[in-house]
Amino acid sequence: MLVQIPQVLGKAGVARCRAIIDAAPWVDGNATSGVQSAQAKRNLQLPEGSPAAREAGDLILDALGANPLFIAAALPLKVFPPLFNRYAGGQRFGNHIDNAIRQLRGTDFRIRSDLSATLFLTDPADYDGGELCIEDTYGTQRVKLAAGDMVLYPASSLHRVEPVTRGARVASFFWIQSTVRSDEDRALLLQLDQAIQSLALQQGQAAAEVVALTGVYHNLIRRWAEL
Ligand SMILES: O=C(O)CCC(=O)C(=O)O
Ligand SMILES: [Fe+2]
Repeated sequence: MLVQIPQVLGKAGVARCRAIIDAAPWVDGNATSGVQSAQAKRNLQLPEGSPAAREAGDLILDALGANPLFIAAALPLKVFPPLFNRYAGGQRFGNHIDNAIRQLRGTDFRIRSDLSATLFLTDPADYDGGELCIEDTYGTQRVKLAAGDMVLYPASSLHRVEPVTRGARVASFFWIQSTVRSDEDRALLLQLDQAIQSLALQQGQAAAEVVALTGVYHNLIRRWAEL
């Protein structure tokens, strides 16, 4: 399931994030790749754990913690500290699947990547190309979102970033370990959650059906959650 989360960062948040990262030193993106993806990857990244990546990453983590759609869609257990990339002058990242386990360099913080996320930090009018193309059961989804918007997709998906042929594409990317490992189960929970929200708007939070379905929602999580 692909989920678009609009305006994780507003205009001011995007501007702050960009001011922090644009002033920092960038390095060859292959510093963080596995052997297979290194062959396909041409971009720049902020070094993992660098002061700018941490400061801008914390801004994103705070915004995600207050975003109900992110929480309902990802059911996050652990979020990898956000990384940052920049593609320009024809740079791209060919087809690959992200590593299953990510460890934060120099620490024992580890996650299983259930979900991958890209938070766009450049206005789409400012660059050509750079679509994030994700293969899913319904075909290839080409994703290019407004600055501040984010896409969440199963980390098991084959995906690529198309060459950037004008301007520069700056984004944040990271992974989430979910309390609910299965993408299908998580998709059902999101559908149920959204149906309950709209029923609650019509009937009120205290309506018997809303209370009963909220119970079903939590009882399904109780069945499926791994902590
Ligand atoms: O920049 C993106 O949208 C995704 C980057 C990516 O696929 C990766 O770094 O593994
Ligand atoms: Fe990737």
